[in-house]
Order: sequence, then structure tokens, then C-alpha cells
Amino acid sequence: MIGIFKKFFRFAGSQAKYFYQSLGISLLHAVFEALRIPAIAVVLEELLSGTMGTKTVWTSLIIMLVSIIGCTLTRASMTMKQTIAGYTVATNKRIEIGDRLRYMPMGYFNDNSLGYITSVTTNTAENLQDVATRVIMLTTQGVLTTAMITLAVIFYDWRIGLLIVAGIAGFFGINALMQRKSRKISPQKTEADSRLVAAALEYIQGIAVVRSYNLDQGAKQTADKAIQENEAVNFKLEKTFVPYMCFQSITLKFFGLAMLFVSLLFYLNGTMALMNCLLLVISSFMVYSQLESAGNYSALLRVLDLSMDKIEEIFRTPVMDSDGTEIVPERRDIAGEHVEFSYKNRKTINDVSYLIPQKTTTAVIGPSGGGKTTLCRLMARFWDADSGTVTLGGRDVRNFTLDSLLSNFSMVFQNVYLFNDTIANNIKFGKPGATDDEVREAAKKACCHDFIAALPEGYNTVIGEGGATLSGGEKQRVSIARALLKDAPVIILDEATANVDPENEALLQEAISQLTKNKTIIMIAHRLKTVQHADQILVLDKGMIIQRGTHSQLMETGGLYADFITMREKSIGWKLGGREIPA
Ligand SMILES: Nc1ncnc2c1ncn2[C@@H]1O[C@H](COP(=O)(O)OP(=O)(O)OP(=O)(O)O)[C@@H](O)[C@H]1O
Repeated sequence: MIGIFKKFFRFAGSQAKYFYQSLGISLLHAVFEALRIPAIAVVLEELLSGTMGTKTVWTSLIIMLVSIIGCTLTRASMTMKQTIAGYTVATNKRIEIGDRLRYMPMGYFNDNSLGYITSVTTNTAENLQDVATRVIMLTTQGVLTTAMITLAVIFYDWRIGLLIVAGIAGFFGINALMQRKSRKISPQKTEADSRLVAAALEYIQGIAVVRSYNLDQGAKQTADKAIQENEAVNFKLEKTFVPYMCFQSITLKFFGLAMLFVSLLFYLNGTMALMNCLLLVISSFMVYSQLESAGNYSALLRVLDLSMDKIEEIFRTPVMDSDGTEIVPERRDIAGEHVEFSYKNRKTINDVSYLIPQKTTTAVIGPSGGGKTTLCRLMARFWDADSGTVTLGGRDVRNFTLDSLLSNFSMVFQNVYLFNDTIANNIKFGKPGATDDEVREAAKKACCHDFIAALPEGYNTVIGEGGATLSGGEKQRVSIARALLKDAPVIILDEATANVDPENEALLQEAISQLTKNKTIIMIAHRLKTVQHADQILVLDKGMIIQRGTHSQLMETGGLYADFITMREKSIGWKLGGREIPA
């Protein structure tokens, strides 16, 4: 128990002082609680000696009032301090996690599900603000109050004091057994909580697929299973702890009763004065009451312990730019030398070298799964190469801080993610301090001003999470507006495939040509026109660059590129529903 407390105080960082302060107040609270014993003693003594007067009544009343008011004020102060500190610890940790996730290698997101990460920032952090404050307050208050009352009892009769101590020892013995059980079961609870969040997220995110394939049974069964498992683990937790809690409670009640009877026996055999006997009989009803409620909550200490472990695991995961420096490169050429990269053990980029001179366009083409996206993402350090180097302006990308490296790149991918916020704020994401005029200007260049202006609240229209309320083409143009606003010198573009309708296609092309003016462009190209006009074409297959050169050079040599072009040329001639497929 003490170990978990120490760990929590370390974990709480700057907020720990509020918990320490509340421990001090807790001690004061215990003193106020224990004051009731002398208040009763004063009255009993005078009643029994027959000297009872109004002065004694007032004295006792004042002590009682001091005790009650003191207890109330100290409890309120403790609750405020711990609650505020608990919420602040949870808030700080959530923000720190958010900051840290930005600098994590993408492999972290591969290895840990969205559900797991979400559950750490939601219910795990909630344990800090909720469980931590309640458990720490109740356990410290219970232990300190019992200790204080024990001291007061020892003052009147040390033998009964020893009896109380024996009761406390019995309580902690049972509590230790419960903690041991809790160590085994609590991880099941936190895992079941994570699984529940993961299943709910997956079910909601995949709801469109679930509907279109009429899979409600299968997908729902998975979510239902996670819900039922969670229920089962919680039942198991309760079923395991309830006997221990009952046993703790019975032990304390037994020792309370023993205190009552032993006091009476001591009185009967003449070793205890009547006043002390009556006082201790009354005290026997209150001595353990707070310890009992502390015991009921202490099982949750293990959950708190595990919550801290889960959060600390995130902080222990190495981030990418811990050794980076702020670099503003003089040139913006990008080069890879003997770059190798594997996802887990699957080699995806195999001894690749390239040079992308600044302000030129490089088209990357090749079969699906050949490694085009991976190659581009290694340039912006979504991942680190296993061997070889990637440089920007002659400097290894690993020498940059992630922020200073990424300030050079704008990336427009096919899977655009827009935040559940206004369109204006989604565009501003590219330049947080941008003015409304700048946002409008970027939107106009990206050909999205007209559709935004037609929305009910224009730029202040809130778009659903992931951009759910916009069409694919609209989302893509908003993401281009975002990139235009950022105005980074290097643009990585995963070109839209030809399955965009002709009107959108024309707008998209206009937006892209605005974005790419005067920049270094790396384009995963699907369109014949772009490929033909690129300064350099890299043909990537099975993680290797198998051809490189300009369109005419590669057409001359023949091979995969020439085959690709021939195929595209054939498809241009095809007509779909009377419309020509765009080149
Ligand atoms: N995050 C990831 N984790 C594990 N494997 C991945 C990941 N991303 C891609 N891969 C795998 O790496 C290989 C190359 O993928 P990549 O997306 O780079 O290819 P691509 O040429 O861009 O494909 P496409 O044209 O279909 O988009 C594929 O086999 C893919 O399954």
C-alpha cells in the first residue's frame, strides 16, 4: 500500500505537494475525530463523581463543536486539494501523452491498437483523477483516524490500546491477502477495459462496412463479446473482493466487540475504573469505522498502480527527435543512399538510392504494394530507415528535430483526415496563426471556396469527424488548401486515382498545380500526364528502384514503365458511360 502511495506521489510530479498537504490535513482531521473521546470523558467523569455542573456541559459541548467543525473543514479542504490535484495530474498526463504521441515512430501505432491508446488516455487517465483521489483520501483518513483514536485510548488504558492494535494488525493481514489477489485480477480488468474501448471504436468506425455488407451479426457479436467479457471481469473482481471485504469488516467488528467486553471484564475484576470502562465501551463503536471504509476501497489501489504503469509505458517508449537540433537547410534537395526498411521482418525498401534535386518533380510509379508510400514516408521520417541514410539539403533527417524537419514538408495523401471542427480551422491547421483572409485565399487557390461559401455557415461550418460530411473530392481539396497555407518547400503528393468524376478531377488538378508551383515535388503518380512531364521517374517494384529516368528515356529502354504507359494509353481510349477516362 505504502509502495503504491510513494509511486503515485512520484508520478504526480508538481501536483504531489497538494497530496502531501492533504496528508497533513488528514492528520489534523484525525486529531479532530479523536477529540470526541476527551469530550465524552469530561462528561462521564463529572457525572460519575456527582460534581456535574453547567461548566462541564459547556466544556464538553465546545470540544464536540470544535471536533465537528474541525472534521468538516479538514475533510472539505482535503477533498478539494486531492480532487483538484487528481484532475490536474490526469489533465497534465493526457496532454503529455498527446505531445509524446506526435514524436513516436509510426511503428508504435502499428504495434498498439487505436483502442489501446484511446483507453490509456480515457479510462486509464480517469483512474488517476477519480480512483486515486478517493482511494488515497479514504485510506489515509481511515488509517490516521484509527491511529489517533488508538493513541487516545492508550492514554486511558494501554491494555485496550493493545487490543485495538491487534485488530488493526488483523485487518492489514487480510488486506495484504486481498492486495495479492488484486495483483492477479486487476490486470484482467484494465485489459478488458482496453478491449471494450477497442471493440466499440472498431464497431463505430466500421459501421458503414457493417451496413453495406449486412454484417450486423458478426461485427456486433465481436462488440457484444467485449462488452460481456468486461462485465464478466468486473463481476469476477467483485466476487473475489467481497469475501475479503466481509472478512476485514467482521475482523474489525469482532475486535470492537472484544474491546467492549474486555473493558467490562476489566471493570468487573477491578482493574479498570468505571469512567474508563464507559468511555472505552462508547469508543468501541467508533474506533474502526473509518478503517472499515478505507479497507473497502483499498482493493482499487492495484487498479491505480496498473494505470500508472500503462501511462509510464508510453513515456518510456523512445521518441524520434530526442537528439535532434533545429535545422533550416539551405537547399531542399532530398537524397537516399542505400536505404533499407522493413515493417517488422518484411523487407519493404531494399537498398534504394535516389537524388531529388530541389524544385524538380519526381514521379514515383510501380505496382501496388511496391513500396511507393513507404519510400515517401521515410523522407518525412514517419519511420526511420533500418540502414542507409535519407538527407534533406545534405543533412541526415535524423539530425533534425521532428518539428524543424516537418516544417519543410506538406503531404497530401489520398486518405485525407479532417478534424471535427470548422472548415476554417481545418485549413488553418497548415498555419495555426493564419488570418481569415489567408484561409480564404488558400481555399480559392485550392478550388474549394465556392463549395465552402455555399455551406450553411460557410467557413464556420463544422465538418464531422474525419470529414464525414464532405465528398472525397471536397475533402482532398480542403487538404490541399491546408497544404497551400503551410507553404512548405517540399510537397509529397499521393495523386488521386482516376476514379474521381471529371468535374472534380479538373478542380483537383487546378488545386494541385497551385500547390506545386515552384516546389520540390515527390508525387506517387497514377496519371499519365503527370508522369510524362516529371523531371525524373522512379519505378519501384518489390522495394527496389528498377528503372529511373525521364519519360522518353524510359520509353526507349522498355520494361515495366513502358508497359505501364501502354496500359494507361489503352485505358484512355476506353469509355465509361459515354465519358472518357481522364489521362
Ligand atoms: N504500416 C504498415 N505496417 C506494416 N506493413 C505495411 C504498412 N504500410 C505498408 N505496409 C506494407 O508494405 C508494403 C508496401 O506498402 P506501400 O504502401 O509502401 O506500397 P505502395 O507501393 O504505396 O502501394 P499502393 O500503390 O497500393 O498504395 C505492402 O506490402 C504493405 O502491405
